[in-house]
Amino acid sequence: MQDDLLLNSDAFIGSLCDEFCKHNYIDPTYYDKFDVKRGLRNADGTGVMAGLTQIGNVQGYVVQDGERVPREGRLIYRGINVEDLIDGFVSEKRFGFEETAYLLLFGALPNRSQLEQFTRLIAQCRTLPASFTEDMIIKAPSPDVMNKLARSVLALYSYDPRPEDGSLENLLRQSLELIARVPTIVAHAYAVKRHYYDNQSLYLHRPQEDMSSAENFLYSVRRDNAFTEDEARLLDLCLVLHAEHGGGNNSAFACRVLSSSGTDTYSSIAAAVGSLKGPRHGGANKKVMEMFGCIEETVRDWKDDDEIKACLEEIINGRLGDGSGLIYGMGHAIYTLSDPRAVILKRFARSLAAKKGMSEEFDLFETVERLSPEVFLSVKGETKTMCANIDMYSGLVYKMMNIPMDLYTPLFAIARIVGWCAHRIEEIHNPGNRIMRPAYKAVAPTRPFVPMDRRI
Ligand SMILES: CC(=O)SCCNC(=O)CCNC(=O)[C@H](O)C(C)(C)COP(=O)(O)OP(=O)(O)OC[C@H]1O[C@@H](n2cnc3c(N)ncnc32)[C@H](O)[C@@H]1OP(=O)(O)O
Ligand SMILES: O=C([O-])CC(=O)C(=O)O
Repeated sequence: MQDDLLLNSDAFIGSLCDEFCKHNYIDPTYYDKFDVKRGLRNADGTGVMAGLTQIGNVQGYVVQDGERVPREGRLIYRGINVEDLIDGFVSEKRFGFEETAYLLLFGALPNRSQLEQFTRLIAQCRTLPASFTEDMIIKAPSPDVMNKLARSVLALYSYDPRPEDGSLENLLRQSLELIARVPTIVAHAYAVKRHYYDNQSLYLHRPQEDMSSAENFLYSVRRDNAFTEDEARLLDLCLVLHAEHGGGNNSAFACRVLSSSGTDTYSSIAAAVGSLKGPRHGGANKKVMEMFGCIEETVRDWKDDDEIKACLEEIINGRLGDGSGLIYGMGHAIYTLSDPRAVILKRFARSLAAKKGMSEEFDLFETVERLSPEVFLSVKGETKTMCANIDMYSGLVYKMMNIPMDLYTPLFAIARIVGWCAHRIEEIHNPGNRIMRPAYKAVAPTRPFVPMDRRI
């Protein structure tokens, strides 16, 4: 890189930043003045209604007399409570992810033969197009698996004979291929990341047709292909819990926004991957573990509430952790008293921790969950019913399963690809939908053009 490149000059970049700051301040009082729905949220905190969906339903409060009244959270896939769905396939001793994918995509539970055929189809589609790994993953590695995944999804466009065909048949074909291939891309992107960025040996395993999605993933990312039945069942449950979350979550909405423009499947899904990567969305599962790394180093006595509260205060004040001021894993746009997914994952985390001798770490997570609302209130002065979200305990569960941190958010994507595909199809094959085009209030004063020789 050239040293004299202007872009490398701190002074020049500093002067551009000053120029930007001089002209780009927007008075925060304008949001109220012009009734702007910040974050597409109404004044009472409920989301702006942007569409209709039959896919997922997220319930976290009831509105009474114009106020949000907190309640225990419920997550419903195609009318079926996720807890009932899980109880059903667990008690019938089946893997549940393929069945969930079928339900979310088509709108009904599959019968035995439909499930068998669908599972076989997904397993058959796992192999990537010829030379894809060599040309698209190995040749342009990335230190971040989500970044590589987004780029690989976009690259699949070139390998698709009908990338722009928006017919239902074609969208379903593309969806099934993506659901099957995303885990293979993630496994290969991770192997390549380890090789090029962590100086490890490169191993690439071929996807297995006789395995469930959860088993195949564990087989694919482990050097020796080894996994236990319990691990595969737990990962399967995690995939089911992450598969869908309504049309308004940031990544599904991103997918729907792009789909509403009429663009292709790969552009829409790559946008959703980019959204999920964000630390306030799916990227929070990795951030939670980094934050706990910091809490574990800072707090000497993990049983001392006062010491933990002081540490959380430092985090909210942006003086500890990544400086964002966020306690990752806490808070949700819809859930208030509880996120049902976090409740389930916490149960598994507790029993796994007891088996693995990690109960002390689990207890620290639970204490942070308990103390966060109190600390939030004392620092921000806001009473807010705040609960742990799905990202609070998922990383801990993965850690106890020896799944590396690089794969936490990609695992979210491997599951959520199902929801994204279902929302894309619903967005396109629904006669009521229009291109999404909200408004922005322009607040810059108008001014005349100044000729060059009169500018200061
Ligand atoms: C899969 C998922 O996406 S689950 C969410 C994963 N994300 C996280 O865990 C990150 C931490 N949590 C958050 O950032 C938020 O709670 C979100 C993004 C999940 C929800 O955001 P919102 O719906 O905007 O929350 P809400 O409207 O209640 O926030 C109000 C205020 O509380 C703050 N706040 C909310 N959650 C937190 C938190 N965990 N830590 C610190 N401050 C928080 C917001 O920054 C905002 O502050 P401001 O008014 O000074 O800007
Ligand atoms: O619904 C949201 O805003 C975020 C979330 O929990 C998810 O997408 O799983």
